[in-house]
Amino acid sequence: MVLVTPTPIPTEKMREIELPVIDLSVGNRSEVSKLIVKASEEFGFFKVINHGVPEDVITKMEQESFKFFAKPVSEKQKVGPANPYGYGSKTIGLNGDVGEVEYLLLSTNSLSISQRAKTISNDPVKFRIGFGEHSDSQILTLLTSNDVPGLQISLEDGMWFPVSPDPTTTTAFSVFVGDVLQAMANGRFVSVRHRALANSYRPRLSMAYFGAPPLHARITPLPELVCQYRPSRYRAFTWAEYKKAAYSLRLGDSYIFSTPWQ
Ligand SMILES: O=C(O)CCC(=O)C(=O)O
Ligand SMILES: [Fe+2]
Repeated sequence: MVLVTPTPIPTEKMREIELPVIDLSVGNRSEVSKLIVKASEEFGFFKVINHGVPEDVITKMEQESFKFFAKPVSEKQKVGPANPYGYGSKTIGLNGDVGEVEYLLLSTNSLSISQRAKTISNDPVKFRIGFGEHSDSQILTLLTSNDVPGLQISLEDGMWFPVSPDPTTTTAFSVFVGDVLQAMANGRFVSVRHRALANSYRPRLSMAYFGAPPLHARITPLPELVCQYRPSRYRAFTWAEYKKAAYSLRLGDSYIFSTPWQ
């Protein structure tokens, strides 16, 4: 998962591309499902609009998050340490990973979306890695951010594609296929590698919900996606097993592609 970028950012290859935006309010369900499947196969990423979460709820969450992160550290620490839920701040510098985030982890229940908010420090350097290259380990991630650009996805080795905060879709949610969904889809969907760059002018704030399976559920490729011509590519595993492995190594390693899971 994520690593850091060994090469300085300005020399990296970057290309604009039109990424799928799926309107959840139009057409019938099966049309929408087809678009989701196509985007998950081609990109492991798409945005959704008209998703039913009211704009003022998103705006309010963003305002409250900014207020929280603007407080002195001693105040922020009053919510408790980030393990399992609370405030944390981290330089993701171990083992070559690069990144710097401040975050607030909140607990959730099955009816509400958990939030994870981060602000990035204002370092004098123009652009730097806020959250290094990685894939998300869970099933899928729903993410919304303020209007500060910086999110990028990698569809081919060494090539970064910016995910622009389109002014017409400010309340869009970005959806990322995660490692577990890639295994469940027997490799038909891809767990997309991504990162977030920060700049020193305006803080980037994002709020994410990570949808993960229950700790001890057995994860295997869905039988409908396994056949003689496309045999099972992944062995059965539990989220507890996968999570332990994924969090014990580098952010940038894509565990789902490594041999123990195949
Ligand atoms: O800050 C962002 O927009 C991306 C964060 C991210 O990729 C993550 O938390 O997994
Ligand atoms: Fe991520």
